[in-house]
Amino acid sequence: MGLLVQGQWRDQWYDTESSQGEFNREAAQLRNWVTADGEAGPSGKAGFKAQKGRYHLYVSLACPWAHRTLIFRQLKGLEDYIDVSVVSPDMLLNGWTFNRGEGSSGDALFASEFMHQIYTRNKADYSGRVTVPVLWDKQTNRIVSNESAEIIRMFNSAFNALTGDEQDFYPQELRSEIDEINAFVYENINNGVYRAGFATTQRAYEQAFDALFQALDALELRLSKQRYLVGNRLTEADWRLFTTLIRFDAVYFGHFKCNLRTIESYPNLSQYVRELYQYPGVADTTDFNHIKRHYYFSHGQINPTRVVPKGPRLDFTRPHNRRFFA
Ligand SMILES: N[C@@H](CCC(=O)N[C@@H](CS)C(=O)NCC(=O)O)C(=O)O
Repeated sequence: MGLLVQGQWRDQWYDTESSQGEFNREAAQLRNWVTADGEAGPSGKAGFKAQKGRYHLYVSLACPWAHRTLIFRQLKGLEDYIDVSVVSPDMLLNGWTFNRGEGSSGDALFASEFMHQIYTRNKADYSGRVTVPVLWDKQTNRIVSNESAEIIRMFNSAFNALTGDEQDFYPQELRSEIDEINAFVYENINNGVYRAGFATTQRAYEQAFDALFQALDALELRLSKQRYLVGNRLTEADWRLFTTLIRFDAVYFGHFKCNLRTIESYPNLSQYVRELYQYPGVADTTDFNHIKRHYYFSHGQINPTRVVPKGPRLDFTRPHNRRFFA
């Protein structure tokens, strides 16, 4: 794991010294938007019009943030519009790599060895972390965005006129409610598992742990009364929660020490995660080999032997019974 400093790769683990052992996630820096007409989006520059075959998505199958973008690509029928390169689950001295021997698809555009080369191709003196997902524009040879929360909103609507798919997972009338639950889920759950797992003091870990399980308890109650996070309509908020829940029992419970309870032991959350997993196309975006291998093998600070556990046995294809709410 490392980062770029003025275009030079440096192998360096997260700094938690200056924050009393707390892990703070750096904000994504590249924030342009693909739009239907090429006008500028809520941030960044104009000039990224939705077109078939123009954009390329770089993902890790292990990464919950990248997983959101793969799900939206699938849900919105964009497979033939946006192609994908997958990095290896092993993220070691050189960060994310395209090593085929280690499970990468290779870099379909430039045959690069490392993901950091995609960042310096975009900006030769880039400084910052080299994260996935990345949405690349083949026409201008630039990164459009490295923020998953925004990439899924582009996928949700920018290509509609091309694909004819009008499904809306961020409907106008529910936006404030979706934004509110997203903020809660991000802070306590999506990023909360990382704050627990990457904490380097007992206090920072326990704070993240307590907030995480309080939040899961709150959502368990909510999902005992309604089918989805925002009433009975499936929205972006559910997909953002899903990518953390689906990794929880396999990885976060053990590796990140989020072990008060499993998701399996929550009656409603466990059925809810199964329902989302069984949604058409979603299982195909979920790869437990990459997920387990990435975390246990890449985080030498947490698991120095790099031994990947065999269990637990999980079956997300069992009936979910959530239709009861319909
Ligand atoms: N804000 C970003 C976060 C993405 C992110 O942190 N991805 C992780 C993988 S799960 C990563 O690439 N980490 C590498 C690093 O931090 O150096 C997003 O949601 O797109």
